[in-house]
Amino acid sequence: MSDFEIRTLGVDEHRAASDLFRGTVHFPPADDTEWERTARTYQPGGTLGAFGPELVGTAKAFDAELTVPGGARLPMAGVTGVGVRADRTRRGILRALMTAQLEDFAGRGVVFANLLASEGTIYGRFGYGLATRCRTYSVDRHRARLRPEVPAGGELELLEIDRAFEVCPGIYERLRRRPGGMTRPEVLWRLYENQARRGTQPMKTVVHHGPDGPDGFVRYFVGGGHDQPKRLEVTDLSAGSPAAFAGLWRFLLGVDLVDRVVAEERALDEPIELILADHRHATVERVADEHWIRLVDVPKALAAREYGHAAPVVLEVVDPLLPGNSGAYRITPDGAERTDGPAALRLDVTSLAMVYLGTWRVSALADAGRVEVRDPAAPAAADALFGTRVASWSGTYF
Ligand SMILES: CC(=O)SCCNC(=O)CCNC(=O)[C@H](O)C(C)(C)COP(=O)(O)OP(=O)(O)OC[C@H]1O[C@@H](n2cnc3c(N)ncnc32)[C@H](O)[C@@H]1OP(=O)(O)O
Repeated sequence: MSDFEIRTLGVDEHRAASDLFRGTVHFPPADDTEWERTARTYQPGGTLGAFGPELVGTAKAFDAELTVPGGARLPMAGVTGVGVRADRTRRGILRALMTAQLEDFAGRGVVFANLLASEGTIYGRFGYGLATRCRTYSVDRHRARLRPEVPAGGELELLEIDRAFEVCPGIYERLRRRPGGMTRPEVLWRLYENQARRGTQPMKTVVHHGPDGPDGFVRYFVGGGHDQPKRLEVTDLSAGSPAAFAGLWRFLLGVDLVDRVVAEERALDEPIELILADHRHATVERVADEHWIRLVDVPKALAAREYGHAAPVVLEVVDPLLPGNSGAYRITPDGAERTDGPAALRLDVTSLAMVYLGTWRVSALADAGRVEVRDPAAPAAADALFGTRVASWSGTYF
């Protein structure tokens, strides 16, 4: 029997959960000013606590929608603020929190759970798979030039912080998203506002106006000391068209007293090199994990996305934590459904999450021993079925 109890926290307990979580990631508790803003990043009823008997562990969640290949948007829960007090780790508290959270999601029709992981080895055991990746690149502002055929882009408008957080949520909501993209509920905009107001460097926002109104924005700040190179750090850039993307980059490359423009955690195939006269003026600083996803409702998730053209493949999915998901699914260019037929491939729900948005190829997972192959023709067919036209990417930090 465990010596702790898991329950949903009341709003009046959120500050204790925040202090606890901050302690686990080596941050001090929020002061009153910081807490006033942080409180708004908690969705009421969305945070679990583990008590033993006092609060010793917590996990936070908020509701949003995830875009899947083909454009359908399905209910997802964003999971964050997970921590267990250092003197109570490795006794199953995280497992109990994750299990309770997934049961709650499943019970109220959430199809996906998403998170950004602090370490690469924690969440696979709970069915989360690394589903999108990103790259941080920087551009030498003094040398980079846009190619002459790159669209000029529209009018640009520099906004101060209050106005930025009034207008950006509406613009973001209207833009088409890649697979892996998600809606940003109020709690996330409050998180970004909190980060912007807390920062020592002023956060700037520039909106791009296209032919039909605002269709993109970039949020950034400029860092670097007196004797150091000045880096303009792009923390959020959303563009609804190639012209908006080019227009925003034309602006960024024109900001005075900046040496490098650094774009954090962008889609792997974002075409920065293609709009520059010399692609070598853009340098990849790192490629990293972005979102881990958990298919909470496998039948709904598989049925919701579009597939490429290839021979049908039957997958056998194994999900020990949510066993209702286990079973065989026939994937065809027209959709996916449960079947009694024999499976050509067998994989766990974690590996399914890795291939669901097309980020990893089924055949690569098979080569690595993570997918069991019963029909040698199946991996190539599954690659074509699950592949996506553009790289899946969220672009939303939490
Ligand atoms: C989405 C986010 O919020 S990411 C932020 C996550 N939080 C942090 O990194 C803060 C610092 N770390 C912690 O608070 C804790 O160590 C946690 C939350 C990572 C783990 O909590 P614990 O209560 O110790 O985990 P628990 O005892 O339930 O372990 C469950 C399993 O995960 C494994 N595990 C737990 N932590 C880790 C870790 N850091 N690395 C690798 N494996 C781990 C355990 O060994 C156990 O394995 P098993 O299933 O084979 O038995």
